[in-house]
Amino acid sequence: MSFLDFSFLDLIDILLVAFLLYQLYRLIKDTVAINVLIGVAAIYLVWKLVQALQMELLSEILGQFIGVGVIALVIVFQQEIRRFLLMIGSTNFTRRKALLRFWRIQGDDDTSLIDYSDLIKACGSMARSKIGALIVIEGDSKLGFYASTGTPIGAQISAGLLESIFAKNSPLHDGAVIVSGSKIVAAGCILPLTEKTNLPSRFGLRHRAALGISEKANALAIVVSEETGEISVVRNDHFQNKVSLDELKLALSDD
Ligand SMILES: Nc1ncnc2c1ncn2[C@@H]1O[C@H](COP(=O)(O)OP(=O)(O)OP(=O)(O)O)[C@@H](O)[C@H]1O
Repeated sequence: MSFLDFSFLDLIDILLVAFLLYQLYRLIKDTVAINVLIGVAAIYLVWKLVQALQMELLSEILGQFIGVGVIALVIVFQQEIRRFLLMIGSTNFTRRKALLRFWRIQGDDDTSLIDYSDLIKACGSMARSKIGALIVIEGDSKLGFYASTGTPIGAQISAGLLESIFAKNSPLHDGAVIVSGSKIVAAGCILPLTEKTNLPSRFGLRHRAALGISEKANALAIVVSEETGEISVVRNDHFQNKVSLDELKLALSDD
């Protein structure tokens, strides 16, 4: 095929590959996986170079390595592939919801109709008294697995209940509360920790768990810091720090 055969479809092909590569880079840029990817790319380039230089032995060895490399990559990048597929599956989540809301064909679990005022009130009160808390609001990916690591609650959201769960001497204060719709599903849940290496040092396990769940599932995590009393909201892998109660309300209504 000559250069002149370059068609509109080829352009789309290139743009799609560029987009997918960019999304892949965004997913792994702050994790150790980026170093693995650089390593793999380096081996691939060396292989192509030794092939061009007709260095038979080295080219054969690297060729064999690259041959099984795909399987090795799937194993090494298991987490990232999962996140990538999750992201593709839910990229249009917010827009889809807005559309459904517009046409009013959403079911009972329309989070825009849920009254989160008690949850916001509890966050405000815990922030003022510097009580650490981690609350995860379920999005369109179910959090049943993570809820099963804690103690089932199954009660309507109430400020008093949330505050007593996170009270320092409560047996359930360690771990996360998982909320689905207008219900507190479970407390004391163990969440996956992010593997990101570039987080500020003041972010300990609570913040790492909030980021971890937002990487693995379409969920919104709210952190009240025990150290500073600050509220953070984490969604789609992104931290919003020092959130006011009004901003929290806005984040919850977007969800
Ligand atoms: N994997 C996890 N899943 C859910 N909660 C966790 C997890 N690991 C730790 N936590 C919670 O985080 C608490 C420890 O928080 P840590 O002080 O390390 O966090 P932090 O991010 O510095 O927050 P703070 O600003 O509140 O101190 C634990 O008591 C526990 O409740």
